[in-house]
Amino acid sequence: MPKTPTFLMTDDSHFEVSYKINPWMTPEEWRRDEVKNRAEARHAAASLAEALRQTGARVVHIDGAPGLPDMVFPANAAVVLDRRVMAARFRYPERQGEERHFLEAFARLKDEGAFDDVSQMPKDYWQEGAGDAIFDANRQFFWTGFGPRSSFEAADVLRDFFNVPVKPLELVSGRFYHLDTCFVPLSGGEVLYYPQAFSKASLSVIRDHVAADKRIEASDEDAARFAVNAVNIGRDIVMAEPTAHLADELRERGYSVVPLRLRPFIMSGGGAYCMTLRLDLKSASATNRGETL
Ligand SMILES: NC(=[NH2+])NCCC[C@H](N)C(=O)O
Repeated sequence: MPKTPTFLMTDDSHFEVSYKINPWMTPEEWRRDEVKNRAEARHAAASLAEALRQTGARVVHIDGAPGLPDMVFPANAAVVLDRRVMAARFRYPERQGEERHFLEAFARLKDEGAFDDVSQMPKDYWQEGAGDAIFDANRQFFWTGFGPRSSFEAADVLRDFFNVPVKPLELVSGRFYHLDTCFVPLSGGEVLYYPQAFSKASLSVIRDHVAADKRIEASDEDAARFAVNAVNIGRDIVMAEPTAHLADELRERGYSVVPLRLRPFIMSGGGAYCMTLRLDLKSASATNRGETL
């Protein structure tokens, strides 16, 4: 029986842009229209949860915490596969306080039967969760991002822990600091990505693994709109408003595009994918072993 896709989201009550750890964040700009930004954020987060439910997914919410505005981006909190959780180590002190809250939430979910085990990335590494480790179900490996936020070596830890291969990709642009801001594998085997965000060597890695007709290059405009930071569930793609050009291309390839206005979160450098954490992903080998979810 197919399982219901399940996503973790964090309540947005404490969301704001109050510090700057990426080029998109401007606290002064946020404060200039704080009331409006807060209201829009509330609406945007609700519309994302609703869009996920419309595709048939389940959304599990946890509380945020005061002073930790970026908890609304749970994609950064852990890598989850085969009922196992590897919790993140955040690079910036501004986000390190999130680790304890997310670890508590994962422990609770484990008690409720969602996971078999919860570990945390060893202290010597930075690793910002599914934002820098994206499981490609067609290819059965993790694409991992390294450079701005996650350590190169963290990929080996993930490989050993989950027992699946990893393909590390170097991120060279400060604006696209997590892999999920510039790269998303789709269910039909395509990869939507923003080439300018990657080193030359990493672009060859992508080309080695993804045939030319499966590579969809995002424009500057779509990358800046955070449209690449998309959640793909079957043939549905939930994403911050793409350009008409990208929306058409995805539709021609048989996808149904669900565009959302996520402006306040984009002011923090995040879009649809990083506002969620997929909890139920399974590798083919775990599925073949007949492990139950
Ligand atoms: N996976 C993502 N792209 N997450 C967005 C994180 C945004 C957050 N303000 C940060 O800079 O850490």
